Amino acid sequence: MLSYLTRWVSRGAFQALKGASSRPQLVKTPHIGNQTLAAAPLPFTGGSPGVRQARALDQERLLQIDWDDGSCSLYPFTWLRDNCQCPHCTLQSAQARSLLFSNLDVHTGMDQVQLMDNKVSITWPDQHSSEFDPDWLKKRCFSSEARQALQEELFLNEREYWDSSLQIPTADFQEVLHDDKAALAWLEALRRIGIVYLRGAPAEQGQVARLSQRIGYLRLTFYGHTWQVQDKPMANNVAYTSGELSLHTDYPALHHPPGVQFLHCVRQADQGGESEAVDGFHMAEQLRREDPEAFNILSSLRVDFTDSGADYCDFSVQSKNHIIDVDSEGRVTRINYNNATRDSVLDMPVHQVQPFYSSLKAFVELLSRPENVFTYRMEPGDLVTFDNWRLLHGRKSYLSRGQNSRHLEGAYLDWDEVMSRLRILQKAVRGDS
Ligand SMILES: C[N+](C)(C)CCCC(=O)O
Ligand SMILES: O=C(O)CCC(=O)C(=O)O
Ligand SMILES: [Fe+2]
Ligand SMILES: [Zn+2]
Repeated sequence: MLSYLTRWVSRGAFQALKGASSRPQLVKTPHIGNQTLAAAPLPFTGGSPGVRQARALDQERLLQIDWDDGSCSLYPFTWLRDNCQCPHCTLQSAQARSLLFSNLDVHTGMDQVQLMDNKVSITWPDQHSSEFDPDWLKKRCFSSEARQALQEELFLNEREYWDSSLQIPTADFQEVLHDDKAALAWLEALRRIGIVYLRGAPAEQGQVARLSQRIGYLRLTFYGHTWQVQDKPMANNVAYTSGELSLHTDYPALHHPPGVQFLHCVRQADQGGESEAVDGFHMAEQLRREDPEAFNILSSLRVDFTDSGADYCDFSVQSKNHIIDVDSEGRVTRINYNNATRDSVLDMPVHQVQPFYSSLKAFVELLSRPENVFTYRMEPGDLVTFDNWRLLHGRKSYLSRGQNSRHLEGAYLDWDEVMSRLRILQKAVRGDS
């Protein structure tokens, strides 16, 4: 079972926490202990209040449902007709719409609405009829509260921020492979905290592939299905040396960088090779407060990244990414930064170059403050899983002994596949709708 301990820090209410962490520990917490992840809050499922009344507002072309609990929901006629659940309009075996858009009248009226066997039954002007389940409707209510609750249930976008005092969520590798509850707790923490440590994997190659099969499939890149982080002659990437890797996200040279990264320690160095991790979302929010100008520049200027060479096959990759990606509402969605693959090509007017460098300096200095960096050391059989859209990670240089030296095996996955498994596990473990 996955356990972790911290006084939770959340968006907007962050408090600096005390105490440095070194090697990740299976944190035993008598009071909150192992229940923590298994008891994640149940998402909104409706709780099925009955329908008191359903009536068509013909002028507005809205169906109004008054619920037993006193609340009320509005559903546009067009949306209801579009989402008719009957076997003509829906391919039941695929749970997909078979109604063609060309056959949807986006100005449809409604002939009749009735309550039958606790279903909302609608007759349309062409005498086609639709039946809707109250729970199904309630979940899809258009109020902003209901939409927000359903979006959180679907995408789990609420995050908990952390700093150097992170008590890293830790679980047992074998349990995650074999137990659905443990796997669910792992993925929920991976989403919410952004990093989960797994211990007890065999110290041999092949474990990141095994773990990715627990999800579905891994993300192939030019570095292969899985890749070996080792000190290599004629290295095609700075990661494949024994040098220090400053805090970075992997693969900003792609326009769609891998969402999730696994790193498994097969062999550790005798000296050096410690790992570092920083909560990039937390840091971006801190930058927005401390240096709004730098935040604006890093979230609006696109920076060129480049990566060329040969590995799985030969490659010549170019991308343009914001170092801080924000969505249309200004929320930070992804950090894209690897100083090694940042291109010498810099596609911006000459007067923006110095402000860009100053802004990046402010961000990197913020990231690197000791109070923000969580440091740990992997031992053979340890496996770290983390959100590569959110965290920056690094490693200290190490003393290389050539062959038989430090060896990590890595793999990438995308968030779509990880979230898919998470939803299926939620349903299996909790019976969520
Ligand atoms: C570890 N490796 C070589 C697969 C990728 C390193 C990250 C990067 O080049 O952005
Ligand atoms: O060697 C490590 O600990 C991390 C390697 C890394 O960050 C990478 O391969 O991109
Ligand atoms: Fe990396
Ligand atoms: Zn139908």
